[in-house]
Amino acid sequence: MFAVENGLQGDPRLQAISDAIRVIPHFPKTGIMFQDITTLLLDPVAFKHVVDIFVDRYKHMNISLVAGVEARGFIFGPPIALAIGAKFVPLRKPGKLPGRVISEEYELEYGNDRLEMSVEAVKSHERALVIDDLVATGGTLSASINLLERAGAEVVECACVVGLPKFKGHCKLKGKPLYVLVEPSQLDEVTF
Ligand SMILES: O=P(O)(O)OC[C@H]1O[C@H](OP(=O)(O)OP(=O)(O)O)[C@H](O)[C@@H]1O
Ligand SMILES: Nc1ncnc2[nH]cnc12
Repeated sequence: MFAVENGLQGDPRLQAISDAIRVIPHFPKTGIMFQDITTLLLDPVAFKHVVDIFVDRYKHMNISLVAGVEARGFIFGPPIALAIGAKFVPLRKPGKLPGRVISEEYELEYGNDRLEMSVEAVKSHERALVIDDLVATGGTLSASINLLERAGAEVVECACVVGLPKFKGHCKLKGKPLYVLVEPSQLDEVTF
């Protein structure tokens, strides 16, 4: 784990979170060092640290909407939304949401994809937070920001448990702040 500039330097919870994330080389494709947060979910202490840190950061920011990105943003987003008294809006892969949706295409570290959001879920000028497990290229968060802004929301920040700094994902976020808890050590980030 590297020190991340998140205002939590020296906080032992970050080491516990980092230690609970398993790194799987060459998954789902050769060359990808997969940061597996499912092992973090098996550790209720570390999982709670993640939720507590985000809740402490966002509880007084007047956020009324937490948007979570399918699939892993659906794990971290809802407990944070409930704790800060905000609604949860799922940003879904194509064809999953009924009703009127808007859609944004984006590029991934390993492929292309599209995200959709229910238009009715968002009121104009709502203050929104985007949650996902991980930021790599920033394509997913960028599509999420676009969806929310097209619906009239103000995106206050994007928050992820893991950041992969070599992809410079923050550069794609239209100047929106990115808050990350941990970054893997160089060895765990290398692609082959
Ligand atoms: O910063 P980016 O390069 O856009 O990559 C980050 C995204 O990639 C992963 O999801 P993935 O698309 O693999 O979907 P999944 O959660 O359904 O496995 C991850 O959970 C993020 O959503
Ligand atoms: N290296 C990685 N590990 C886990 N999820 C990812 N999504 C994009 N890149 C990833």
